Amino acid sequence: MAKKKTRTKTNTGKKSTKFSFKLNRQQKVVLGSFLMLFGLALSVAFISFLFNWEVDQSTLGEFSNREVETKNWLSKFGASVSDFFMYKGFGLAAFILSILVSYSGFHLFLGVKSTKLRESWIWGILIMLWLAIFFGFFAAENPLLGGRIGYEMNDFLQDYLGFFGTILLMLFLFIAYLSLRLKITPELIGGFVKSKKDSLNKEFQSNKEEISATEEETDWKNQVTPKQEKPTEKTSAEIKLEETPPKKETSTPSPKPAKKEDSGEVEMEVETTEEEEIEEDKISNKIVKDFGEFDPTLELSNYKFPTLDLLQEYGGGITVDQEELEEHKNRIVDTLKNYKIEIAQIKATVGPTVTLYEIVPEAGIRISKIKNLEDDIALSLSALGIRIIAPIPGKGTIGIEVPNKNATIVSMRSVIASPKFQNAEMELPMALGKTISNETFVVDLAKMPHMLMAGATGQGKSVGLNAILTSLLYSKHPAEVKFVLVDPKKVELTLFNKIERHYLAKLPDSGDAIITDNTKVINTLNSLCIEMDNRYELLKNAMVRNIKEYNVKFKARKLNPEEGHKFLPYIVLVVDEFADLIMTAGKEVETPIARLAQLARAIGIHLIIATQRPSVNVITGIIKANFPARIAFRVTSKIDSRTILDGQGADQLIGRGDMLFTQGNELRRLQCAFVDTPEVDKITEFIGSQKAYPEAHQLPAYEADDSGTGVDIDVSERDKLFREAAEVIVTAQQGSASLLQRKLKLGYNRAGRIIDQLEAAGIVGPFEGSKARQVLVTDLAALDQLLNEE
Ligand SMILES: Nc1ncnc2c1ncn2[C@@H]1O[C@H](COP(=O)(O)OP(=O)(O)OP(=O)(O)O)[C@@H](O)[C@H]1O
Repeated sequence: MAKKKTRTKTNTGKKSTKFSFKLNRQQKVVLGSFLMLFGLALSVAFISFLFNWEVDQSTLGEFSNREVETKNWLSKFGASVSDFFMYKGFGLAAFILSILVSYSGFHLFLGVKSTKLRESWIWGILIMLWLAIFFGFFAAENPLLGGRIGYEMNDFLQDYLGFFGTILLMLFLFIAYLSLRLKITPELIGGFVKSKKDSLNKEFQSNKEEISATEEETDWKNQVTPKQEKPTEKTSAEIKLEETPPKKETSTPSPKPAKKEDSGEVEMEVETTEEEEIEEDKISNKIVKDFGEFDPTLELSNYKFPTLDLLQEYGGGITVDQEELEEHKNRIVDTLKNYKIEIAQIKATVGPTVTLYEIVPEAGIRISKIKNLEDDIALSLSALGIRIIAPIPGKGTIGIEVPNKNATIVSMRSVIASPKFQNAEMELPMALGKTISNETFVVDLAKMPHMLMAGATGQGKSVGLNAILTSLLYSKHPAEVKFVLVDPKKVELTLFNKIERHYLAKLPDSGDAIITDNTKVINTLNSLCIEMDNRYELLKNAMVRNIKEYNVKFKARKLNPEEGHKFLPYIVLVVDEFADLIMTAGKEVETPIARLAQLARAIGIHLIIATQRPSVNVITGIIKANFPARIAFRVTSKIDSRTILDGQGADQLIGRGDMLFTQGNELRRLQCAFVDTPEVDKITEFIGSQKAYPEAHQLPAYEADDSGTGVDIDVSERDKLFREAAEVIVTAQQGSASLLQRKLKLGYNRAGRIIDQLEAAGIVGPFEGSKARQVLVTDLAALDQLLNEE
C-alpha cells in the first residue's frame, strides 16, 4: 500500500507541475475545460453504471460491435470506463476519481495556483483506497460497492490480520484521517457537543416562551374576534411564530457563544475606527484623484522666478597671492618662535576676505599661550581683524584668521547659482555668503527659527538683509512666503514696495505695506500675534504639529476649506532698526516680539531683527533667549560683541560684509554675499511687473485702543497700568508722560493715553504746553479714596 501511495503521489505531482509551468493561459483553459467535462462525464457514466451494470455486463466484450446496444447513458464508452474504474477498480469510491479530475480541470480553467491540488489528489486517492477496502467487506452482497481492487485488498488484509484486525486497522486509518486532515481532536468534539447542547437548550427555552406567548396571543385574539372562524389561520400563525423566532435565536447566539467559550474575546470597536479612517482617506484620495493635489501657486501659475542675469558678477574668484601667504606664514612662525612656541605644521586656506592659517603646535605647548598672543601676532602682521580660534572645533588645530590684502566680493549671483542653494531642500533657504573655505553657506530660516543681526553703521547689515530677502525671492513662490517689512530708517527697504502685491503682507486698510511708523509697528506686531493664535487653532483642528505638516495635509485635500482651512504661507518679519523701535515704543514692541519669538516657530512666522546698537537695553534677555541664530557684522566694542554673540570676535571683524554667524553652537566666519541696490531694484522690478494678487496678503485686523483724547473716557476702557501710573504720578507729583515712559517702560503713545485717562479721572490737570501737568491728588491715600469712590 505504501508503495502505491508514493507512486500515485509522484504521478500526480508530475502532472500538476507539468500543467502549471509549461502551459500557457489559453492551453490551460482548453485543458481545464476538458478535464472538468471529462470528470462530469465519468460521474454520469458511473451513476448510470450503478443501475445498469448487470445488463451492460454482457455487452462489454463487444465494444467494437456497433449492433450491440448498452444501457449506460454514455453508451459503450460509459459502460467500459465504469466497468474499468468501478467494477474492476474501486467500486463506489471511483466517484472520488471523477471528482478529482473535475476539480483539477476547474483549477486549470481558472488559472488558480495548484499547490493545494496536489494535496487534494494525495488525500483523495487515500480515501478512495480506504473506501474501496471498507466496501470490500460487503462484496458478497454487492460486488460493485468495493470493486475488484477493494475486494482483493480487503481479502489480502484479512488473510494476514484477520477480520477483526482489518476492522481495527481501518478504524485506525479513519481516526488518523480525521486528526491529520480535518484536524478534529477530542477537545474540539467535546466543545462542539457542549455548545450544541447549550444552543439546543436555549432554543428549547425560547420556543417554550414563544409558544406560550402565541397561545396567550391567540387566546386574546379569539376573545376579541370570537366570531371569526380561523382554525387554519391559527395554525399558520403558530407555525410562523414557531419558525421565525428560532431563526432569530440561531442567528445571534448559536455560532458566537461557541467561539466565546473558546476564546472569550470581543473585538468590535477597533474595527469601526479603522473603517472611519479609511473612509476619510478615500474621500480625500478621491478629490486628489479628480482634481489633483491642491496647488497653492495656481493663482499665479504663470509667475516667473527672477533670473540670474538680474544679478551682477563682481570680479572673478579668489586669487591666491603666494607672496602674501608666504610672508604671513613666516611672520606667524617667527612671532611664535619669539615666544618659544614651535610649530609642527602649518596650513593655509584662502577665503574671500580672510585666510585661515591652521597650525599644529609641537607637543607640550599650551593652547592658552597661543591664544594670549593674539595682539602680538596682529602687531607683527600689522593687520586688523586677526582672530585666533584655539582650538578649531572638531579639528586638533589652532586657527589664525588673517585678512587678505585684497578682499574678494562674494557676489549674490555666485551664491544663488551655486548647487548648494539650487539643490537646497529647505523651507526658507537663505544664502548668506561664503565660508572661509570658499563654500557657499546656505541655512534654513525655518529651522533657526528667528535671527538677530547686529553691526555698527556701514558694516553691511542692510546688504545682509537684502541678501536674505533676495535668496527667498529666488527660491519661493509668492504663494509660499510673505514678508512683513519694518523700516524705521524709511530708506533701506523701500525698493520692496514694488512687490507689495506679490510678497508683502500688511494690515487691512493700511496704505503702504512697508512699515515706517512706530504706532503701525505695534499694531502689526499685535496683528501677527492674532495671526499666530489663528494659525495655532487651525493646526489644532487639523491635528498636526507644524505648518509643514499642515500644508502637506491641505495639499492632499484632507482639510476642508469650508471649515476655515487654507494654505498657510510662511511669514517673515524683518525689522531693520530694532534699537529705534525699542527706544520709542519700549514694552509695547518688546512684548509681542517676545511672544512671537517664543511661540511662532511651529506656525511659520519667523523674525529677523537687525540693530546697530546691540546694547542690553535693546537686546533684552527675553529677546536674546528666543533668537538662537545671530549674525554679527563688525561692532565697535567687545561689550557689543558679547551682547550679540555671547563672546568676543565681532569687534575684530574687518567690516564690509565680514561676519560671524552662530546658530547656538560654534561661530562661523562668513563673507556676506553682496547685493547692490540696483540689483535689488532690478529684481523687484522684474517681479513687480508680473501679474500679481489683487492686494497684499491681509493680516488680521487689530483694534488698537487709541480711542482719542476725550476727557470723558469710560472707566472700563482704562489702561491695565492705569492705577500703577496714577500712583507714580501722585508719588512724584509730576504729571508728565515721559515720567510714565521711564518708570513703567512704556511707549510714548501709551503713556500719552494714560495721561489722558488720568485727566479724565481728575488726577492730573489739563495740558499746559511744555510744562508738566498739574497733579490734582495730593497723596496716595487721597488717590485710593478717589478711585474707590468711582
Ligand atoms: N558683503 C559685502 N561685500 C562687500 N561690500 C559690502 C558688503 N556689505 C556691505 N558692503 C559695503 O559696505 C557699505 C555699507 O553697507 P550697508 O549699507 O549694508 O551697511 P549698514 O550696516 O546697513 O549701515 P547702516 O546701519 O548705516 O544702514 C556698502 O555700501 C558696501 O559698499
